[in-house]
Amino acid sequence: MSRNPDWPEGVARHVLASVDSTLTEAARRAPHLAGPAWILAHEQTAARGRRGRAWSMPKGNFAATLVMRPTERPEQVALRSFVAALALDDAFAAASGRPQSFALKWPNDVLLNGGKVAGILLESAGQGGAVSHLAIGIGINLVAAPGADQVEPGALRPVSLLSETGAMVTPEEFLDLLAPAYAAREAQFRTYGFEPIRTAWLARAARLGERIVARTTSESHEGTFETVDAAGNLVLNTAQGRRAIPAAEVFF
Ligand SMILES: O=C(O)CCCC[C@@H]1SC[C@@H]2NC(=O)N[C@@H]21
Repeated sequence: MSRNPDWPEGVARHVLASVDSTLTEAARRAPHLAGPAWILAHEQTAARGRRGRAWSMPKGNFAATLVMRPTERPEQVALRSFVAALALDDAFAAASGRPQSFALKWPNDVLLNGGKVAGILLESAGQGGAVSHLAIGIGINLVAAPGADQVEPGALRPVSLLSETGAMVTPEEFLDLLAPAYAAREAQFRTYGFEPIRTAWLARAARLGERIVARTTSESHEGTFETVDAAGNLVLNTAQGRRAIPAAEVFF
C-alpha cells in the first residue's frame, strides 16, 4: 500500500517495471482480487488502444489499469468510462494548475489545448448479465506524444502534458493524484448515480453544441452534439433527426 496519506483506503497499488499490458495483467489478477487495485507499469510491450489500435508508450509516460469487481449490471458498469474521464480531468487540473486547458471528448479521451493527451480503454468479463471484473486502462502522454503521422487520418494531434504546460510529473506522482480523484468520483457515482457525473462531464465536454462527425464501423453521422443521455449515448441532431449513438469514433 502507498505511503501517500491521500491514497484511498482499501485500494491496492502495484507498480511494475515492465508488463505486456496492464489490462492483460488486470485480467490475470482479477480472480484473486481482495478489492480494487491499481496496476501501474513503466513499460508495456503489447499495449492496446481503442478499436484494436496499438498504443505507443514512450518511457516516462503513464500506463495504468484500475481493476475491480463491480456488482451492477453491465450497462451501469460501462458508465464508469465517464467516471474515469472526470477523475482524469480532476487529476490533470491538480497536476497542472490549469483546469481550463483540459476538455473531455466523447466517449473517453482527455484533450489538452485541443490535442489528445490521454485515452481510456474499458475491458470487462462476465456472463449472463453479470460482470466478473472491470478493467479501466488509462494511458497518458506525460512527457512524450506520438507523432501526428502515427495516428489515423482526421484524428486529433497527440500532445503531452510536458510540452503543453511545462509540468514534469512522474507516473507515480500522477497515480497519487489520480487514485484519490477516482475514488471521490466513484463515491459520487455510487451514492448519487450517473446524473451528477453526466452533468459534470458535460460541463467539461469538447464541442458541445457544435457540428461533429461520429463514425461507427458501418456508418457516419454528422450533426450537432446535443448532449450525452442517461445511458451514456452520444446524442446528435442530424439532418435525418435526433440520433442516440452508443459507440463510435468522433471527429471534429
Ligand atoms: O485508444 C485509446 O485512446 C485508449 C488507450 C489506452 C491505453 C492504456 S495504457 C494502460 C492500459 N494498458 C493498455 O494496454 N492499454 C491501456
